Amino acid sequence: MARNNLLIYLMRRDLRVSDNPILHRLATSKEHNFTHLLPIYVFPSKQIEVSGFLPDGVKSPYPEARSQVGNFWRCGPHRARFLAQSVWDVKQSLENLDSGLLIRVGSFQDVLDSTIKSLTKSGVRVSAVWMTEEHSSEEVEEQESVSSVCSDHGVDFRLWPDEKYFIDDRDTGLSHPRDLPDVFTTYRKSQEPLRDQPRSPVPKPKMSTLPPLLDAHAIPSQFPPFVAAESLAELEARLISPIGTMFHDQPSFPEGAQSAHPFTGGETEAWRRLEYLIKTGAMTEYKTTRNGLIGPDFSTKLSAYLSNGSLTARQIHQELVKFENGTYSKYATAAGYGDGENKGTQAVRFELLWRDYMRLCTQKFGRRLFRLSGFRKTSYQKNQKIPITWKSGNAEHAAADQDPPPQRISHIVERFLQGTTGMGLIDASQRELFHTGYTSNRARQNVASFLAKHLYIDWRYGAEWYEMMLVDYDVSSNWSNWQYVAGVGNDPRGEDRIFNPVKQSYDYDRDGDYVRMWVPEVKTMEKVENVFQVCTASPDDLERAGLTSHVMVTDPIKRIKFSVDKKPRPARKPADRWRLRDSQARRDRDNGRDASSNWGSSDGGVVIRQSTNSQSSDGTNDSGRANDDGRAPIAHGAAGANNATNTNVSRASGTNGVTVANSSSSLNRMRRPNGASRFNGTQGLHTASQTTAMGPYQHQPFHDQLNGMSLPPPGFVMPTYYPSSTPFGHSPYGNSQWYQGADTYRHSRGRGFGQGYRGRGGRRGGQRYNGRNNNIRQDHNGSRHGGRFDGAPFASANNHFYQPSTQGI
Ligand SMILES: Cc1cc2nc3c(=O)[nH]c(=O)nc-3n(C[C@H](O)[C@H](O)[C@H](O)COP(=O)(O)OP(=O)(O)OC[C@H]3O[C@@H](n4cnc5c(N)ncnc54)[C@H](O)[C@@H]3O)c2cc1C
Repeated sequence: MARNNLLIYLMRRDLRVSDNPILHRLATSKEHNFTHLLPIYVFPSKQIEVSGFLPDGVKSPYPEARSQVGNFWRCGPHRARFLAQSVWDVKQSLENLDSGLLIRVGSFQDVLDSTIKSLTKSGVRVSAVWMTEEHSSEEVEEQESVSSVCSDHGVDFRLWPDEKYFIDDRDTGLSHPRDLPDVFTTYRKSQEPLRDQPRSPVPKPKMSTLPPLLDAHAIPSQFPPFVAAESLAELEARLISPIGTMFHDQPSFPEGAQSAHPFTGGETEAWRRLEYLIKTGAMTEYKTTRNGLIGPDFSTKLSAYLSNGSLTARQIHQELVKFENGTYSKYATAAGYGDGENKGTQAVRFELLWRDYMRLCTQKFGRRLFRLSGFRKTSYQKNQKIPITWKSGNAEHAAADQDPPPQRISHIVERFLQGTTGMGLIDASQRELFHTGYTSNRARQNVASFLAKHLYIDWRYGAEWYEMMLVDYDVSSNWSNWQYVAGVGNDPRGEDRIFNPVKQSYDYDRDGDYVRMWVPEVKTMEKVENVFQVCTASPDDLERAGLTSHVMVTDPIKRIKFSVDKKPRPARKPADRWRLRDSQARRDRDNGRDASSNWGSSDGGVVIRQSTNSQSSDGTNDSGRANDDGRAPIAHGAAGANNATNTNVSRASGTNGVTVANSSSSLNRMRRPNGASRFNGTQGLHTASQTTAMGPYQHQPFHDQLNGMSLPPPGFVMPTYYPSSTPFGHSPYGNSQWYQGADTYRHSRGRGFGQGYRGRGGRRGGQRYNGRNNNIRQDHNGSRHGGRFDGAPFASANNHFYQPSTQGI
């Protein structure tokens, strides 16, 4: 080979060919003088177990890639697979550009050293090594080791700025990372308007514009004793094979459960996903759906692509801008095309800024990211100025008088990881994570809070477990979020923010569909409170479910006293939803008298009744007769049936201590001869459901008029729902709930619809199906979740057609 100038590009979390500044520079500038390019990806032995690349019987020169506190594998099977796919995808993309990618395992230092030596032997002159800069401590060490190998060999070394921020860290106005505000909101305000800030992505190199790859014979092989994988399947297998089983009693994938993250890694898939989200309107709906728990489309699921650098935040921004500005015909069919920034796209930007903020925290706090006491110096127990003594399962780290002792904590941690605590939401999330590598942000918050703030256990067990299990693991996002929730990070409310997983279940998984899906043991439980905490079930119910001697019942890790009708008022936001506008109404309500007050902005007030005064809890008495002006009752009751009737407007009965609200008599012809509507107290906004007749499943929609929200626009026609081909199981009823949001109509769960989860009394349709591709609309409560309908005819790939009804409002 003729004398040459080779550039080695060590790829890390920049696994893409578009918006890749290094490739862009190489493709567009000739000043670099490189005659050849050799891209290399290294699976670093410290962060991912590489012993699967050894021939049988050969011992690895590296220690196992295990975590420090819990001794877990650093990278579990889901992420290993996703990462392998991402690496393979960029390899193919580079090959399509007449280049290529070497895939190697080992430490950066060893890979680079052996590569340079081998190339030098073949007469190839390595003139420089480039890589993208990362700020987390291990990655900084990698950079330092690469730099030192380069200087040993007299090779130039250059670190390129990491351009994966939404707002580039050079544009934030911060002169030093230490100037980053400790409160996110302060930072956000300093960057607004967010839409104006991001830099433009750089284009993908054109064909044959990159310096050519070396001749095949000059390409160094994987240094021994490791062997290289020849195919994606082999790569995945070699990465996953050493991991083995994680629990003695490895749970099997629950029948009928659905992964929220059924995606393949890589830049190609990242783009498919991004375009899909925009084209289907999922981005536009993001703000209302993001707290969902079931199905792929309640949030973007772009995190894993962002973590590997298959996609950049500014690329997402740019696509949103094209949609908002109406400049890309591919998105033209999506609602909101050309209408500027909307609440959904704005909310996505907001989350991307959170991601930036976590990354900037890594720059600011360095190794403190991994410290038990976090970014703060001390963390306290709630309302007490007593520093938390974190409990450990390791006798060496535990306080001498730790109660319970380390052995018991170790057992508790195992049950927490395995998802057998007896706390439904926590267990469901942990099992979902175990089976799929993903769990929602809502669930993550609860899981982290449970470990740190209910159990006071060293939160790093959880963070390390997430590192292993999450398909989207990102060092900054993971550790900063764990700190945040554990109360040792940058949450200004610190120790005072505690998620009550039972209340959160009522708020976000009202019928327990999510818990039932992932914790099949409780699937047949009738009462949702038992689904959320199985230890609350009666002996008879436990017996029926075969759970009498299940560890979740005999030894629940935590019991939380909670009753749906006596839910504590949340510290924040009640006013948004429950505010009784006039003080007399408030007094009346507090006194348990009929309290008529305007809940809405204009005509549809409600009457709120307290159970003590207005009804019995045995389900036999009617109560809550509303005023004749069309204001309807809400009956709050103790557990037991409520029966709230408004002769003019509605009649309702329930079995769950709660009930019914309606706001505008003209809208409501609701009858509920049986079944309960749930009313999520302080968090839930309202509930409405209705019996439908057999046959065409005509819905008589129920409307709530909510505080600060407007009625449907004039002329809006309510859709009617009726099945297409799929039978509705054996429930003769379909019901649905309608929420009127600020300007959209959201449809929530309906029994009898959808794929359905088996529950008592028939199929439980916990989800919505929207549009062409089975987008699942999340069960929701309150005004914040749910699918969006614009009243336009609109077909679902599953069971329904949504069509304008002839029923006007
Ligand atoms: C304890 C805990 C651990 C977490 N660990 C990780 C992690 O390892 N990797 C990771 O990417 N996210 C992590 N998150 C943040 C968040 O849960 C995920 O980013 C989100 O659930 C990913 O799903 P999505 O892409 O559908 O998010 P979306 O809701 O669609 O959000 C869009 C994007 O914004 C970013 N984002 C959203 N929320 C956050 C957040 N709170 N912090 C930082 N970025 C955010 C993500 O890149 C995400 O892809 C963690 C959160 C908690 C509470």
